[in-house]
Amino acid sequence: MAEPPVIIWQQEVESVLRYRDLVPRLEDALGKFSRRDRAEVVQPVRAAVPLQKHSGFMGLMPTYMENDGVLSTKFVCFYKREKGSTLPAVQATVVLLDPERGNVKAVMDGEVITTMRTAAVSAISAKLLMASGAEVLAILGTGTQALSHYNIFTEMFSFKEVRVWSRTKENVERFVRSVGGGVRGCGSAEEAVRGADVIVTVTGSTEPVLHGQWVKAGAHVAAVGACRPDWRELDDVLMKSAVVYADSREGALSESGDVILSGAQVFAELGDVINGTRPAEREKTTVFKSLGMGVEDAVSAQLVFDQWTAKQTKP
Ligand SMILES: NC(=O)C1=CN([C@@H]2O[C@H](COP(=O)(O)OP(=O)(O)OC[C@H]3O[C@@H](n4cnc5c(N)ncnc54)[C@H](O)[C@@H]3O)[C@@H](O)[C@H]2O)C=CC1
Ligand SMILES: O=C(O)C1=NCCCC1
Repeated sequence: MAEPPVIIWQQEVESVLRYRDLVPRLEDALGKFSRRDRAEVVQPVRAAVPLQKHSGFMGLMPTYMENDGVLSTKFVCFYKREKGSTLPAVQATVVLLDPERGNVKAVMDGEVITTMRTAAVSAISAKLLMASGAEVLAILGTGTQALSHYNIFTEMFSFKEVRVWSRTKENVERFVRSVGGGVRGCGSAEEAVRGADVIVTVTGSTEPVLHGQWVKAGAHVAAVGACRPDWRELDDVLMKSAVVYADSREGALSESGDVILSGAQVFAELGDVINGTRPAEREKTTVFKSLGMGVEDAVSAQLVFDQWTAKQTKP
């Protein structure tokens, strides 16, 4: 009989997961995904079950990495929240299984994993696609993802200026306080992004919050919100003038309103750039459309499991 699963909850995930370990694993996973070799990664497009009464979705994200012996699935519920709602926008759990026997090895909190791996993949997009000498970072949104993006972007890069915008002045002020100052709070999205070299959109908006006419030529945009086919964060002007990258081409074509409704072409996946099969158009305006992938959760969960197990066996 198999051992019962271990439960690894939020504080423990937080205590073992570090960006410096996560980033190389994610780069490797993105490259493997884009090779479309079924011995490396099997990852169908996320199944999304509508939770109509609650304006949300439950996403199921199964992944198998045969060569690496990793089998997992994430359950993620995400919601369109009304202004002033105190309910969370995203809740997630990751289940890690033994691929040979099929038993569950671990059930772990998926919120920290989702928060950190999403920000880490955006940072990888910036590393690959932003112009050299980028100085100004703008973040639209001030929630969970805004903070994780702030943390990794300032850890990995040396921006001279960081700007942030949100719908309310209170949210902007709270965010600026939470990171200990050093960030310029802006009164409008336009003020935040004019002249910025890198722009991160991490809002719950379903309408464009970023307009192409504000975006400096050659800027890099990491677009993280709007993960349904009829939701938008970016307008048509930006989508049609930029070189568009995605984590998954199939994911973007079935889930991204910014891609589907603008009719923009997906030029490449991040993994293609990592594999050297498609170019990084650093000198052009680039958009990385992030939808989130099961393979990112799989390698993150395996990393958490390995670190957590090593911690248990230490004297
Ligand atoms: N691509 C991916 O892998 C992932 C994407 N997401 C998405 O990223 C987005 C942010 O997620 P969290 O930070 O966890 O949510 P959150 O609720 O913590 O923060 C959302 C932010 O967006 C702002 N916002 C909401 N509606 C807006 C509107 N209409 N216009 C302008 N701003 C608005 C809120 O005031 C808040 O600052 C969500 O759309 C979420 O679904 C989340 C996790 C992973
Ligand atoms: O990949 C994920 O996890 C999510 N993607 C889009 C919506 C929220 C969670």
